[in-house]
Amino acid sequence: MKLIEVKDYNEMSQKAAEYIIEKVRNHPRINLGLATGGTPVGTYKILIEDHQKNGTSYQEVTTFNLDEYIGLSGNNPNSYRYFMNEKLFNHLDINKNNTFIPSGVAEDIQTECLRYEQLIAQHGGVDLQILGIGQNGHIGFNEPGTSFESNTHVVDLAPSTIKANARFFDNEEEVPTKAITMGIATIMKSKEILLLVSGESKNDAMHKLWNGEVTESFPASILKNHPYVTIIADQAAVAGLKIHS
Ligand SMILES: O=P(O)(O)OC[C@H]1O[C@](O)(CO)[C@@H](O)[C@@H]1O
Repeated sequence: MKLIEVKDYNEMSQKAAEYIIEKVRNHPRINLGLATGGTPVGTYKILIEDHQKNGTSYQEVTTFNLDEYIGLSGNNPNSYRYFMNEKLFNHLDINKNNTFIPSGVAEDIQTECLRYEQLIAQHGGVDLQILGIGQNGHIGFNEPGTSFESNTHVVDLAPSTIKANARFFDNEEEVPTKAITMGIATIMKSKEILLLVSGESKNDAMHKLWNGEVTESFPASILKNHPYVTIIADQAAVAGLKIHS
C-alpha cells in the first residue's frame, strides 16, 4: 500500500480528484468504482468543477457503486442512487445508463446480488475503485466478520454504522438496517484501489490498517494483500502513525 499524506480534507479531495482525472483522461473508457459517504463528496465536487472548467469528459466512462440501502428506491433522497445523481452524475456528461448501483428495491434481492456481480464481470471489472473506510474498518458495507471470499451480498448494518450514517437522515430510526454491497472479493478484484481517509475519527482505523494483521474482524486489512492500493490520508487520520518503519 502506498500512502500519500496530505494536510486536510480539502487537500485530500484535491489530490484524489487529480488522480481520478488523470486516469479518466488517459483511459476515457475506464470503469470506475465509486463510494458514497461523506469522504468522497469533496472529490466529486472537484471532478465537477474540472469537467465544467477543463472539459474532462465522462461520456465513455462506466461506474459501479459499492452499495445501496435495502428498501430505498432511487427517488428516495437517502438512497445512494439519489446521492450519486445529486453529488456527481447530474453535473457531468456521463451517460446515466452507464452508472450502475445495486437496486435496493429489487423483488428478489439474492438475484440482484448475482446480477450485479455478473454485470461488473461482463464489463471487464473495475479499473479504479474509490473507497472510504468505516471507523470499524468496513469497506463498502462489509462489516467486521464478513468473509474475505464474499461477492455482492446482503448485510445487516452494524449498530455503529447506523449511528454514523444517521447524520444523513432525519433521525436514527429512519436509517435502513440492511444493505446490498459489493463483497470483499468483489472489491479485491478491482485492478486498482484508491482509499480516502480523513479526520480524527478515522485515526484508529488508520492505525489498525497500517499496523494490524490481516483479519476478517477488520475488513479493510485485506487491502494489504492487494497489489495496487494508494491511500490518500490527511494529517488527522495519520497522526501518530510510523509511516517509514
Ligand atoms: O465517508 P464516511 O461517511 O466516513 O463513510 C465511510 C464509509 O462508510 C460508508 O458510507 C458505509 O457506511 C461507505 O460507503 C464509506 O466509504
